[in-house]
Parts: sequence; C-alpha cells; structure tokens
Amino acid sequence: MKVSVSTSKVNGEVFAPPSKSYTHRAITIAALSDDCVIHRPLMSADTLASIRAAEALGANIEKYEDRIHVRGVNGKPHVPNNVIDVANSGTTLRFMTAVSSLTNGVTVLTGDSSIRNRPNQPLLDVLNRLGVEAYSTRGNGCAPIVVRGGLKGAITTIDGSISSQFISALLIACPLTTQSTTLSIKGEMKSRPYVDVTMELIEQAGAEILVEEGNTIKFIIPANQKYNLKEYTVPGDFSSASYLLAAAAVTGSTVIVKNLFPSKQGDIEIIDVLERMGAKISWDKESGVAEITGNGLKATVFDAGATPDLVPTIAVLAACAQGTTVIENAEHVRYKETDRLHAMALELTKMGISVREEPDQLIITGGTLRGAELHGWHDHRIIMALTIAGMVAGDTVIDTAEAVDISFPNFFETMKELGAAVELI
Ligand SMILES: O=C(O)C1=C[C@@H](OP(=O)(O)O)[C@@H](O)[C@H](O)C1
Ligand SMILES: C=C(OP(=O)(O)O)C(=O)O
Repeated sequence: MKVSVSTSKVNGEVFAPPSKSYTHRAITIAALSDDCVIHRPLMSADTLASIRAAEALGANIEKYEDRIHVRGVNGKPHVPNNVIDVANSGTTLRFMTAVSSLTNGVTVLTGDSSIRNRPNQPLLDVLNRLGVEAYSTRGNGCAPIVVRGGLKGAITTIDGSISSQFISALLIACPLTTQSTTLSIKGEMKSRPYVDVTMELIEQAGAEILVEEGNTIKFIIPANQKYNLKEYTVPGDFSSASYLLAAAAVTGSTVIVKNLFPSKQGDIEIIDVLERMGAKISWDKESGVAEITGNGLKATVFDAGATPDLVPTIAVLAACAQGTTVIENAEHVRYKETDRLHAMALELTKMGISVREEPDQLIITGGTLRGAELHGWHDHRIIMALTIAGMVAGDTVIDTAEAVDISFPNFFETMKELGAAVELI
C-alpha cells in the first residue's frame, strides 16, 4: 500500500497511543504471573505478536475493548505445540527466546524476513552459559532460533552495544530460575531507558533485582522469585508522539498531544530536542498534555545512544532546520526493522537534502524539501517520519505504508483528523 502526502499543516488535539514497549513487558510478565488485567494496552501488529507468543507458551489471554485479561503460567511456561512466529517484532523475539528457556522442552522461534536478519548472538551465548541450549538454525545468530529449556543461572557478562533487549529479556527470565545470576554489561549499555522500563515492570510484579552502577553495570538477580502482576495501566508512547509533535514543528502549526505522562521512556527526550531546535513547546506533567507550535527550527547535535527510535523523527526535523545537525552514537540504529541510518540518508537525499552517512552518524544539512517517490522500507518509523517530511515537501508518495500497523495502526487517520493531507492509494 502507498500513501500520498501533500503540503499541509496540522491543528487540533490528539491522544498519544499506548506505549509499545510497556505493553510488551506487561504482556510478558503478566503471562509469567497468575492472573492480571492490563488496561489500555497498545493493540498493534507487534504487541499482538507478543500476545500470540504468550499464548503459545501457555497463557490464556482474553481481549476486550480497552483491556486484556491474562491468566498466566506462574513462572512455568509450557512447551509450545508449534513454532512461535514473532512476525516483525524484535522485542517479542528476544523476550520470548529467554522465556522459552524456562520450559522443559524445545521451542522454535522465527519471524518475517526483517526479523530473520537481526542479530541475537549475544543473547544466545549468555543463555548457553546459563544452562540452556540455544542456537540459530543457520548459525548466524539470526532467527529461526531453537531453545532447549533448562535455564539455571550463573555469573556472566554480555555486550551492551547492539541491543538492550537482550538484557531486558534476561532480566525478565532469570528471577524465575533455580540459581542466582549476576549479569555484567560490557561496554556502553545502549538504549538504557528500555532496561529501566523493564526494571519498573519487574518491580511492579513483586520481584527484585539489584543494580550496581559503576564502570561496569552489574545486575544481581536472586533466583526462585515469583511474578505477581495483578493489574497494570499502560502509559502513552513518546516514540509515537514524536511524529505528532514533529508535524507541528516542521509545518509551523500547533498541536496538543494528550496522554503524555512522565515515565521511564527515554523518548521523552523529544520534548527537550524540539525546544532546543526552536519549537515553542510546553509539557504539563500533571495533566499529561504537551502543546507545541512550530516556529522555525535550528540545527542541533543529537546523541542517539539512549533513544534510537527517535532517529527517523530527528532526521526529518534536521532536514527542515537551519544549519547542520549531527545525529551521533547511532550505530545500533542500523539493527532495527531496517538499517535506519542508511534508509533515512537515501530517502532524504531523494527529497533534495544533503545527508552524510558515517558508521555511527548522520550529518544532515537543512534545506528545501522537494516531493519525491519514496521507499518506506517496510519500517513503521521510516514511513511515519517521511510522512511528516512529505507534509512540508508536498507531492510525495511513500510505499509499504501498511507497516505503520507495527506500532501506530491508526496513524494516518490520526494525521488526517489533525488536518494532514494524506491519502492511502
Ligand atoms: O526494549 C524495547 O522495548 C525496545 C528497545 C529498543 O531496541 P534496542 O534495545 O535493540 O536498541 C528499541 O529500538 C525498540 O523499539 C524497543
Ligand atoms: C525496533 C523497534 O521495535 P522492535 O525492536 O521490537 O522490532 C521499533 O519499534 O522501532
């Protein structure tokens, strides 16, 4: 499916959708608990993959209008009666690979072509050191992955530079083992805020993990714990909200975004970035309301280490800003649904913007965006960011637009309600 985007502004009020990352964690930990109601979950292609995987591992999940009721497995997942297909969800793949380690049999996990090209070897190596037999069928660290349960526990280390999801996955599974685990992080722990989100849910479920901060970050995980998540309400998603806020910033218009309350999400940083680039933005943390008016943008330097998902949004802001923006510390952004540094460099270049791509950087000089036929790379964040660029450039068509279902199924409807000239074709 394609989306056609014409020059347009936005105006009005909108609710941010529920957080995808919090929803994945709530589903996974509820499935390992006894009985839990999750209010206002994000129901998108990725979180439905986590629901299916949790059911395959023995949870019983009933979906209602604005909540899901999860009857969990009390820390003892079942051996699935079929292969677990995570579709396009990296979070589901990593989390359920670790959860599968708690079964007393063999689980096979696969996904779509994007998933079957994303790295998992650091997670597989640690699981093998913790008593599990875990391997990639093609021996390249990518799915399909085979996991023979037997998770015990040990003192071990993991590289933090590729994905925080490996760490979150181990933090979720290891409290339920028979032997304690100490997990030390080698190098920079990229995407650290997502691990903080994981810790928040683990603690809400009544388990405890000690974190030793220092040159080497250490997670000390006592064994023989239980999860007892009974009820949870998912907060709004700042990554999804970034497109709504950026639309106002680049078109010189005004938008109010609700359901944006403080949380451990790293992508809250979009508020500060927009302010430092020159937008007029306020965020009332009590009411959860952010209001933004675009007022011309100026270049900035953005360290993507903690907030990889903001990179497509920031790249479009940079394309519309005066001066040259440097997006740095971003190598891990190459390991998402697609190589997002390369994808944004190619697509913004098609729109007449000067972009220099380095191994862990994008250097973008703002200019006059021109309409173009763009590739969405089957990547929801690429498509949503380029839609915002198209509202400035006009005469833009983006393919693979259906991929917004991954995290923001009603994105185009929401944008249309705000006045954006977007048409699915
Ligand atoms: O744990 C999570 O919910 C996520 C972690 C991040 O991935 P990495 O930790 O691989 O950077 C992020 O890109 C992804 O959208 C969601
Ligand atoms: C990379 C993302 O998610 P996942 O890793 O779960 O595929 C994302 O939402 O941008």
